[in-house]
Amino acid sequence: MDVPLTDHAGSGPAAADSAHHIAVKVRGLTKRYGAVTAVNDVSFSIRRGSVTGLLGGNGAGKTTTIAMLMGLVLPSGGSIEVLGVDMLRDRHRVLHRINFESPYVDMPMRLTVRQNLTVFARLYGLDRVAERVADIAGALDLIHLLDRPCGKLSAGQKTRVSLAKALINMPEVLLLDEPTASLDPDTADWVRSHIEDYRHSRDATILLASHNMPEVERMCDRVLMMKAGVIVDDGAPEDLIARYGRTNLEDVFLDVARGTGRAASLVRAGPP
Ligand SMILES: Nc1ncnc2c1ncn2[C@@H]1O[C@H](COP(=O)(O)OP(=O)(O)OP(=O)(O)O)[C@@H](O)[C@H]1O
Repeated sequence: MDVPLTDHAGSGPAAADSAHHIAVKVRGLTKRYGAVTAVNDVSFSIRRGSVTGLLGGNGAGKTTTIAMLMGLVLPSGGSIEVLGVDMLRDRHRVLHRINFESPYVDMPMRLTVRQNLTVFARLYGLDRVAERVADIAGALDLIHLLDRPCGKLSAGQKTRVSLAKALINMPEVLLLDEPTASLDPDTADWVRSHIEDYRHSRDATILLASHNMPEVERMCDRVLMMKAGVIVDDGAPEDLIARYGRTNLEDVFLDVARGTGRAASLVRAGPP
């Protein structure tokens, strides 16, 4: 390896930051499903107020990582701290400050958009629930859909409702799994702008899994590249592009996925 990897375990310059500046700290995170190791000894820290992209091919372990961060999947090993709280021991202390969006998690189909958002607002213990539901529906252009059952929405409309659910509690840490999947280019662009505005207005920390490379280049300060359950590279999009001698992140992604170009010498071969 001729260029050292950025330290995603946090023992480099990031470790000099006080814990206060770190929103998410993951150490040795592992998930095994029988013979399949979906996530293999992964360590990284995420700075408060940043947007971090989680990239990797199908089956790389992105969704499993996000599901473990949220407490939806129990790790086989390792530790997760979110906003300074041990998620495996005390997650009830911090869940109200986190939220997530995933196309893989459906909302109850028979409930209307309003009923779904109301249930989630109550689960988060929000005050003035009707007002909050109206606000978020207005912000995400859902007012005309409020009384429709979620099961009768188009894929793109469901994605916007999921995002409304993800923002209902104004989370400090937002985990997004392919937030613009199934959106038309115009709506996707609009949703990205909404997420960026939200990030800036609340100084929110965002972890974004995406297969859309222009989206990641536009939105992310930093990218973690996963392959076969391992983080194989880590850096700002422009630094990765320069390091791999490419002109865009899509070509970097292809090099990493195929082990071609500079990836042949730059990425870690896999777990030790
Ligand atoms: N519940 C499960 N039982 C068994 N294997 C699983 C389970 N969930 C995920 N896996 C396996 O773990 C690996 C990682 O899956 P994961 O969904 O995290 O990948 P991903 O990076 O999100 O992929 P994609 O881009 O396709 O969504 C895959 O090999 C997958 O088949």
